Amino acid sequence: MELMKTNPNSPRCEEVIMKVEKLKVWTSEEKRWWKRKPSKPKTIILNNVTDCIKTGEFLAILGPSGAGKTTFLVSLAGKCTLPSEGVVTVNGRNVNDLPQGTVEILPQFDVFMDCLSVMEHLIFMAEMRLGSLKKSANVIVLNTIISDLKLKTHERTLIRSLSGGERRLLSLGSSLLSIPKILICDEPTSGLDSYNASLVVGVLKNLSKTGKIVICSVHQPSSDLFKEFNSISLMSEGKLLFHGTHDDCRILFESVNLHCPKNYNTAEFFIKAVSSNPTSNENDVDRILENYRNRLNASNETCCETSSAATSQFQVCKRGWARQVQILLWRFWICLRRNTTFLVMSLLLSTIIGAVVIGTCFAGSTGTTQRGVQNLRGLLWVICSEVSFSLSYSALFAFENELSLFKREVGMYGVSAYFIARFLSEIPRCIILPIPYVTIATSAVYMPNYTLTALEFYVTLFLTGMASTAYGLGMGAIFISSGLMGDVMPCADLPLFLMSGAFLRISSLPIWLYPVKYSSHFYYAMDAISNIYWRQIGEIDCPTNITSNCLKDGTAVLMENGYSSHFVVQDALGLLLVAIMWCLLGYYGLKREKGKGYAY
Ligand SMILES: Nc1ncnc2c1ncn2[C@@H]1O[C@H](COP(=O)(O)OP(=O)(O)OP(=O)(O)O)[C@@H](O)[C@H]1O
Repeated sequence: MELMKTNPNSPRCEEVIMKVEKLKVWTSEEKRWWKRKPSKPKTIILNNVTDCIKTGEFLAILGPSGAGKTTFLVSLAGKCTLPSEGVVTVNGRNVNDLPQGTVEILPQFDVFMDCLSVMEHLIFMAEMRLGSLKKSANVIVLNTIISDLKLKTHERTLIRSLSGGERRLLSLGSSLLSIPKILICDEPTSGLDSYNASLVVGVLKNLSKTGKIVICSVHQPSSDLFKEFNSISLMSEGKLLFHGTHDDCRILFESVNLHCPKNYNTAEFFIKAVSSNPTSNENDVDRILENYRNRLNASNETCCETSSAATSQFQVCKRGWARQVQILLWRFWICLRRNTTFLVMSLLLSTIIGAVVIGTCFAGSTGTTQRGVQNLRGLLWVICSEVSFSLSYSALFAFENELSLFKREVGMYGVSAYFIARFLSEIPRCIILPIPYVTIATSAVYMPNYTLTALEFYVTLFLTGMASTAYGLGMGAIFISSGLMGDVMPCADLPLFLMSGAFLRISSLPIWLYPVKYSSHFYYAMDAISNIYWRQIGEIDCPTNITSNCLKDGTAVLMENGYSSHFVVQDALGLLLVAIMWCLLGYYGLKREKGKGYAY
C-alpha cells in the first residue's frame, strides 16, 4: 500500500508524541441575563486527564456511554469549544497552533454535499488538502486511498445513494487525504458490516505503522477487531482509568480481582466493569485508577519530550485564495448542473407563469395616457420586486443548508473564498430569472423602442438580481444559526422596499431616512427602470375634463416620484455598492459562525 509505506531513511525526529496534561473540560454554564445564579451550572466532563500517546500507537478508547470519549477525542484534535483547562501538545507544540490537517478528526456523523459523486467529492478534498491533481504523486495518493478503501466500484455513485457504511469509508478517505500525522476517529466502524469494519481497522492499523498515531473510540468491538489495536485507553465518568497494552490492562483488572471469563469478549468485560450500573461496583473504578497510578509512579515512565522544532516538518498543503474560489465554485457548479433541469424548469415555470399573469393584468397599458401612468408605475414596481424578492429569498437559505458542512471544513478554505464562490454560483439565477419578465410582461404594454428598452430593462434587472442575491446571502449569513431568518427578512425588507418610490414620494423623505434610501436596492432598481421608461415618454394625453393635475410628460412622472436625474451612474454604482455592502456583512456573519467552532 503506497500511502502507508514507511520511508526506511526517515530520521528518528519524525516521531510524534502527543501529550495531554491535566485536561479538564466542563459543560457550558447556562445563565439567564436577568438572574444572578446560573440556571444550569457547569458540570465536569473530563476530569484531570493526563496521558501520553506515542508514534505507532493504534489506540482504542473504550468506555461506557457518556464516559467522555468523544469530548476527549475532540479535545485531542484541538477542536473543543467547551470551557477547558490543561493542555494538549504535539511534540511540545500546542495542538491549536499546528498547521491545518496535522491532526485530523473523523467525526461520528458524516456530512457531505450529497449531490456530488464519490469521485467528485474525493477530487474536491484532494485538491483542497493534498494539492493539485496535475501532480502525479497526488493522483497516486488519491488512487491508493480509493483502492485501499474499496471505493473504486462506487466512484460514480452519488453520495446521497451510498449506504451508511460506504459513507463512513468515504469520510475516512477524505480524512486520509491530508496525510495527517495523527488521525482521530470517533467510532470509525459503527454502521459497518464485519468485512468493512475489518477493512477500516486494517487501513488504520497500517497507517499507524507508518510513524503516525491513530486513535479510535470503539463501541463494542468484536474480539478479533479489538486485538488489532496495540494499545487501549479506558475511560469512565470523565477519568482516564488506564492506558497501555491489552496484557497490562488484564493484569491491572486482575489486581483488583476482576477476572475476564474465558471466551468472553475482553473489551466488553472492561467496559462492563467500569460502567456505573447496578451490577458494577463503584469501588472497582477507584481501585483500578489507584492501582494504575501506583504502577505509573513505580515504573517512573515518562512521556519523552520531543523538540518542538520537529513540528516544522508538519507542513500541509494550503491552496491560494483564487484557487480555493475556483475549487469551491467547481463543487457548487456540479450540484447546480446536476439539478439543472429541475432548477431551470422550476425557475422558468414560476417566472413564466408570473410574467404571464402580470402581462395579462397590464395588457394594453401605455404610459402616454393619464390612466396608463399608474398602470406603468405598477408594472415597473412589480417586475422589479418579483426579481428582487425571488432572488433574495432563494439565496437566503443557502448557508443554513450548508452550515454543518462549512463548519466541518473550517480551515480548509477561507471564509471569503467560500462566500465569494457561493455568490458567484448564484449568478446563473440572476441571468435567467429576469428573462421572462422582460420578454413576456413588458410585451403586453406599450414600450417605445421596444428592443433597446427591453435590453436596458434586462441589464437593470440583472444588476438588481445581483444586489438582491448579495442581500439574501448577507442576511442568511448574519442570522444563519438563529433560525430567525424567515422572521427577520420581512422586517428588513419593509424599510428597503418603501424606499423604492412606489409607495412614498422619494423627494419628500426626511434627511434621516437617506441612509436607508441609499442602501436600498429597490430604490436604485426603480430609479433606473423608471428613468429608462419615462424619459422616452415625450407627451402624456391630458383630457380637458380631468379634475386632478395633469402629468404632461415622462419627466413630470419622474419628478413627481422624486427619482434622480443622474440615474445611469448613480444606480449602477449604487447597486454595486449595495452588493458589496451585503457581501461584507455576510462575510462577517460567516466569520462569526466559524468562530463558534467546529461542528461535531
Ligand atoms: N456540548 C455539551 N454540552 C453539555 N454536555 C455535554 C456536551 N458535550 C458532551 N456533554 C456531556 O458530557 C458527557 C460525555 O459526553 P461524550 O459525548 O464525550 O461521551 P461518550 O463517551 O463519547 O458517549 P457515547 O459513547 O455515547 O458517544 C455526556 O454526559 C454528555 O451529555
